[in-house]
Amino acid sequence: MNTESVIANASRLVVKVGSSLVTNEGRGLDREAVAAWAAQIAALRKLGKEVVLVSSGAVAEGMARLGWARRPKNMHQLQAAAAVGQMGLVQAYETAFAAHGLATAQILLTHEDMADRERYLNARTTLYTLLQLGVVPIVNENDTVVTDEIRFGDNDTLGALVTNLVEAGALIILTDQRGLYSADPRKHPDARFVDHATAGDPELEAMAGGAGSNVGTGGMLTKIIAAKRAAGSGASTVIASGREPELLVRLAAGESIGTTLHARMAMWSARKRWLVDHLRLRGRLQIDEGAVRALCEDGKSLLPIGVVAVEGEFERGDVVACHDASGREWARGLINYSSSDTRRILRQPSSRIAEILGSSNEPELMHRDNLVVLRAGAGG
Ligand SMILES: Nc1ncnc2c1ncn2[C@@H]1O[C@H](COP(=O)(O)OP(=O)(O)O)[C@@H](O)[C@H]1O
Ligand SMILES: N[C@@H](CCC(=O)OP(=O)(O)O)C(=O)O
Repeated sequence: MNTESVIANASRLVVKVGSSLVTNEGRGLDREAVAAWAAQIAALRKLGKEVVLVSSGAVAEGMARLGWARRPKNMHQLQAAAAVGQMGLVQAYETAFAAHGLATAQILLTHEDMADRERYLNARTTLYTLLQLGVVPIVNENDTVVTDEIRFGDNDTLGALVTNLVEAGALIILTDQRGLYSADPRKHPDARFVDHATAGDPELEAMAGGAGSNVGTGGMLTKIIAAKRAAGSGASTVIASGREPELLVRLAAGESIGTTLHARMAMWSARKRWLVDHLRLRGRLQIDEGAVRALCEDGKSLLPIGVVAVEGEFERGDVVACHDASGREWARGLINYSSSDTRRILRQPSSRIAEILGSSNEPELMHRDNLVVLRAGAGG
């Protein structure tokens, strides 16, 4: 495996920093570490690389500032802590980058920003504009307005989605471990270190355990799944210790540090990747075997005749999944009819749509140009 070129060859990088690192395991902002990452990112910029920083730590820093020892269970308290902590985070980054003459920008995203095509493209344009202006974007989830049901869940996922959004060449996940071990090293001190693997290899998911610290949320599993998502756009992922001196600069110089999860090649076009990156869908269609074959083997559009059942409520233009009777998702795409209309035309030939609905827009339920076939699963 060619190991040296991953970061050295990438001209645009996403660097994700976890809560326990930024906040010294919840004790409070680690300004020395923040200063060290800023210095390294400034050095990468001098090499001509563009960097987007995805930083966790708002809740952990908010808790420290509010004097809370235990993470609250109450959503509103979590949201309040995030609002307090985010101030500290961006202040620390602004000060650290200003020391190198670099301006910073705060970008707070929600799942809905990524799911809505127009907002997604707006976010992308803003990020590109900031990078062109030489500004370092600092991204986090907009914790104040999201609840458990609609959140990304963890910033490893957000890091991967941002990697795909800005079409970065690589994702670097900085954490409190050297990288991936064959088992959680906190519980299994004899675990074997994995220096290279292929992103998306199912064996990796079995190795990963949950979060190790009180302030981290995802653990290794979300990092492995993030690498699989990023690989969808051809980006490889490096998981490494944020405490390793000069880590980013050494990676850029071609040194092999941490765990590299290699992407094979981009699997989807930008538009199809946006479909794949939807984390929550409004609805699902159960399709029959003939429809699975038509979509997956023959590259055809989905017609109402192949639909057996409709779940959920959705509008024309929403992203909807297609699954078989066993529940396996085979494809997803933009649907041409609302859920109520789809229920009326399922199992019917397209020639009857106008008669049943009173009007007919398209003969297809999902046009092949607007759907993506998921041969190896939906990237997580
Ligand atoms: N196979 C594994 N290899 C390395 N670390 C693992 C593994 N499984 C679980 N972990 C745990 O994942 C933790 C890092 O995840 P997390 O606490 O969410 O950190 P972060 O805040 O950096 O996202 C490590 O401290 C470690 O205890
Ligand atoms: N948006 C949250 C991120 C929480 C999170 O995912 O943390 P981590 O597992 O440390 O990356 C925060 O800033 O507290």
